[in-house]
Amino acid sequence: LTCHCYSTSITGYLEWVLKVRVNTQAVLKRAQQIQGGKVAKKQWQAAWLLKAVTCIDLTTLAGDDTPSNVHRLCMKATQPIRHDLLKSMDMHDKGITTAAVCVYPSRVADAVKSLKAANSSLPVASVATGFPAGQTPLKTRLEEVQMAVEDGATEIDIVINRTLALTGQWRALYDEIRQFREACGDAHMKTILAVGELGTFTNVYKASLVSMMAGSDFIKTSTGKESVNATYPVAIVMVRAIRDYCLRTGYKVGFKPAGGIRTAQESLVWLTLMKEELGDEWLSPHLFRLGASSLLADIERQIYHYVTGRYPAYHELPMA
Ligand SMILES: O=C[C@H](O)COP(=O)(O)O
Repeated sequence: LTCHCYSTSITGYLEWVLKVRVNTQAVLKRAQQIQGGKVAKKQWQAAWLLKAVTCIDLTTLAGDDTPSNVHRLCMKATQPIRHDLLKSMDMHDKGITTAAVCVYPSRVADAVKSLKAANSSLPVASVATGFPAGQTPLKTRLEEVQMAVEDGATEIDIVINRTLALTGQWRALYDEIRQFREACGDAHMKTILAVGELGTFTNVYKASLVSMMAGSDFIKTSTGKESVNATYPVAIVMVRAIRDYCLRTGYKVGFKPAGGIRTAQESLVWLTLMKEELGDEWLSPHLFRLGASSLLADIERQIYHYVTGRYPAYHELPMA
């Protein structure tokens, strides 16, 4: 058995992965440096915030989602920043959109319909595989992926089986993710580790490598539904795994922090982390996404302030 992008025996590589131990103190120290360090200088911040916008998977994952709030989300994704603000920044003709919209499988058809009606080619991403817990039968999880793809999702955010990770069944986890990979077909697969439930940084590192070996296009921190979601220390572990995997295989895997990312300032820290840890290539939507339901509102607010010198009243950014 070989993994799709790494032409050596998966067993040998897996054995190496299982021996890895993460140095917790070193990870925490690096995360502190990133969090407390410098982000883009003031005069560049608005441009960086626009860059962050283009990397957002604009998300709604709520029990009360309806065709109309999904439609609203899609319209916001196609025009995330008010036209006059972009014009003031000379960015109105740059076609700025978010990277994708992200919804539950049952809402994919609604999102595809809304985007088609708006003449937009923005990708629709869907969470699947028993999101967020992943505790449904494998057959059901696979069918869910297929259904979302059939309805028009071109990106699938799967959740890993935490039971397999926590009981050290890494080979079984690999096999399961391979099946999701096949079910995705041509759709991009982002693999959610649910890091808040993995217990240790070593488990996060192992789960990252197993997910990449099984063919993930992205690894993603969290569902947004765990009590601990995207943190900088965990991100350091994951991006180092991406770097290690790239050095060994030449294959570039993307990174998606998600869950609890709400402020423009945080988005600047995430961009800085990517730039410093993986380089400029990981600053674009094909290798970096921010999974967030409410981040865009704060970014738009900060851009409004940059352009006008004051913060907007609520009604001035009506769709935020
Ligand atoms: O994948 C995206 C997350 O579910 C979004 O989480 P959030 O609602 O905390 O931004």
